[in-house]
Amino acid sequence: MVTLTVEELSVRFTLPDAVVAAVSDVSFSLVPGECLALVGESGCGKSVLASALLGFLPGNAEVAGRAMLGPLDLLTATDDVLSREVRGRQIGLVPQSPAAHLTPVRTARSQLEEALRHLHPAESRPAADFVAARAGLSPADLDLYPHQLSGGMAQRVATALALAGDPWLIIADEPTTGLDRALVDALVAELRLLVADGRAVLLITHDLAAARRVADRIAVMYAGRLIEVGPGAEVLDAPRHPYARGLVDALPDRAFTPIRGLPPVLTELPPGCAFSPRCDRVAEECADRPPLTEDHGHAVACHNPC
Ligand SMILES: Nc1ncnc2c1ncn2[C@@H]1O[C@H](COP(=O)(O)OP(=O)(O)OP(=O)(O)O)[C@@H](O)[C@H]1O
Ligand code: NI
Repeated sequence: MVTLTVEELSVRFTLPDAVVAAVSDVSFSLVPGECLALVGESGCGKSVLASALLGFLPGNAEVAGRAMLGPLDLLTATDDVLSREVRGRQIGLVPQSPAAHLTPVRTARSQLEEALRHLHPAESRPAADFVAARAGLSPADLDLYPHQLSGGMAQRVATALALAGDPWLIIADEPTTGLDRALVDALVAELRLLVADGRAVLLITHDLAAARRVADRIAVMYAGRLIEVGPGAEVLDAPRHPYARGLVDALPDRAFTPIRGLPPVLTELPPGCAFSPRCDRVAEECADRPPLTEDHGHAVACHNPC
């Protein structure tokens, strides 16, 4: 069985006058048949983490750590190896804002067929209609041009493209953005089917309610670090990190209280806990960064957890 094992992954962007600590010491693993949701506020490093796994970072990025996909380290693999063996074949990406990734002048069918030609030899190539059906699209949907697709349908076309090479791991980056409730429900069901089918899903989202319905485990990210990781129901019903609790309390169907203060600037992170300036449980020891410590499959990085 293939697994993805990420160990101490860090990404730094060098700007002319500063260094952005976008992802710091992130470790997790993912196995087929499992969905891990990565949640956290805008700018905390979720998409950068996904880009690092696929070798899509820009030239000013420096990566450290390991991301083992079976025997292959994704962080040191060449672009050639990633494009021949990994992208689309082992890992399918449903990008953030999928409509922007479709070619405007060609139908969804023509784009999916091209992906299938690229990824499969003629004798074992699945039909476009078959792949589209797995993403919840009918054959007639495939004959539309991108401008004719609603947000939900563009999302499905992007999912069909991500599934074209039959990857075992799907990374879906903010797939619920802009979808109404019925489409979110449909997407949740589709993602669960992919997991039931033995695929792994890394779901990147702000949407805690969707994460709860799809994910087996939830990883909460703050300022580039994982600060709480555990079974979905535990993390959302009994969050232990004050930031995770704050995210849950900010939900409209909970206390609806926003977390006070602003997310930190990633070019000037404090040496201790990055959440401490906003935290109502802050204590003296928070000047030293708390390690992510696991107890019964639920890990938290806090000196004074809830
Ligand atoms: N090429 C780059 N150069 C410098 N900084 C960058 C670059 N790409 C991303 N960043 C910074 O890295 C941080 C993490 O960005 P990222 O896109 O991963 O956030 P995110 O968690 O996906 O947010 P969102 O929910 O808004 O998509 C942000 O502060 C962003 O400005
Ligand atoms: Ni993002």
